[in-house]
Amino acid sequence: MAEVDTTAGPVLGTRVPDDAELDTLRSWVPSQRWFPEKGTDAALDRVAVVDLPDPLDEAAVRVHLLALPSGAVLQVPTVRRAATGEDAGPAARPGVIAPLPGGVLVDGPHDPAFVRAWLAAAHDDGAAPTRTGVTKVVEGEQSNTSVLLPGADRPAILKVFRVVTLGPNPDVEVPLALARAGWAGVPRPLAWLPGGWERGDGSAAVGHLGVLSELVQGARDGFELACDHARAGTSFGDLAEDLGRTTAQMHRALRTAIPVAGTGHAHAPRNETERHTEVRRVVRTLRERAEAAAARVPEVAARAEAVHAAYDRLEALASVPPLQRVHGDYHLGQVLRSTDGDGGRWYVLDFEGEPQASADEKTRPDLALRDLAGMLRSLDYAAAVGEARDPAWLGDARDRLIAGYEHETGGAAVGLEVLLPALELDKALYEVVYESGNRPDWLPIPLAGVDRLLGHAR
Ligand SMILES: Nc1ncnc2c1ncn2[C@@H]1O[C@H](COP(=O)(O)OP(=O)(O)O)[C@@H](O)[C@H]1O
Ligand SMILES: O=P(O)(O)O[C@H]1O[C@H](CO)[C@@H](O[C@H]2O[C@H](CO)[C@@H](O)[C@H](O)[C@H]2O)[C@H](O)[C@H]1O
Repeated sequence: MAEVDTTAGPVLGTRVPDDAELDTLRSWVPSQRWFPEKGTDAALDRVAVVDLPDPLDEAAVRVHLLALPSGAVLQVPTVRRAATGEDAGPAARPGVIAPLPGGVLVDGPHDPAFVRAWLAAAHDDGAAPTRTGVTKVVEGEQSNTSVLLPGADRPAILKVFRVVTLGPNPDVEVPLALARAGWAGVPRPLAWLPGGWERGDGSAAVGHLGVLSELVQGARDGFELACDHARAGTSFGDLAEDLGRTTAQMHRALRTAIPVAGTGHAHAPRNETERHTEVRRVVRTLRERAEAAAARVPEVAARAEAVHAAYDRLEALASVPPLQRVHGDYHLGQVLRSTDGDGGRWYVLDFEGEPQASADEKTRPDLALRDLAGMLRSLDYAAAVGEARDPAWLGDARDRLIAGYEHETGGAAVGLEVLLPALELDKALYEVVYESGNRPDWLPIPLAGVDRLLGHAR
């Protein structure tokens, strides 16, 4: 995909005997927001430690790679530094994991020594900053940990992947490919850090540890922005329409930047048998995902029959649009609205796909309309969380999103009537599973969406 191999030249980890630092991390890691297997009694096995030299030689910077029983590899950067007066009181420096004799152990992203050591070790496109300036960890609900570098000579944000994906991470490769293809709707990756280690069976593993991207100045999170409009009762229509256009542009840029193997002429007519096979494959995937959701959540199981009945309508489709590379976990929290300098526009983030999806699912060609369906669901969340009083708020935002998408595709978007509601239902079922595991208080939001979509489908 990328013109250069971004996993080449990794920083190498070595096996290190268990020590007191590992004991400390074993009790600290499971309580962190980004810990992916909450509620489990996780036995963490350290597979490697990468030492990152601090250019100022002020502190010891290490990256611990810790394997979970599931095989997932977690990244925990730490900084050991001598204690200063700042570390003495109870309001110690942010991110302190534990005191050490004569010093402190700090969660790497909270310490400038980690950021400068990371930058010194990373590979870049010739546009990376050389000075970090003041650094600050992004607060809030994140699966990863991001650090702002607003005062760097090129303002940037560093995303530290907490779960290290084996092989190239789509969140490095996809934005890089899109930016190199000339699409300006994605913050440009400026530098990336591949890491390598040896598995238990002696084979070599490699994965990206993080990516530094251009900072979108004065950006607002799309979900917060939409909730604010819902709460105030002000129309989100113009912004939704622009988001629909941006979404169609993203799909066009993905087709150019990451063509799907074997479909170089994806828009060429396929014969009838091939078209039927594709339709059946799409419907089978939807049914399998619904079954998996029903097996995990009783509220989905109770609706399984109605869900399958809704999917029955798809069996009669003559064709589905060609599959292509998609975003995969597209929602309002994955888009930023800039307010400074460029007149206000949308930027798309986070091309990692759904957190629970397998590596194969994350990169598999899919229906572009799946992303549009994700954004429709997200408008529903914004209306619910922002407590929009007028039901027309949501209807307007939905219509304008679709109108912007259709307009940008020149009317070439196929499947809006039958396929799009089915994909929205699929996403709402995914959300029911997601909320039941992460935010049970929010479960009524996607459940109401499922019921509405089932009502429409009957
Ligand atoms: N290029 C950027 N410019 C400005 N802010 C950003 C940028 N990338 C991410 N952010 C901020 O960091 C937050 C987390 O980023 P995201 O990629 O969604 O991380 P995660 O994978 O942990 O959810 C976003 O909600 C946004 O507020
Ligand atoms: O951003 P992530 O890749 O971690 O995505 C996961 O978490 C999201 C929540 O943070 C979740 O999104 C759901 O809630 C959003 C509001 O918080 C809403 O805008 C989305 O439409 C809804 O799906 C996402 O599904 C999950 O994969």
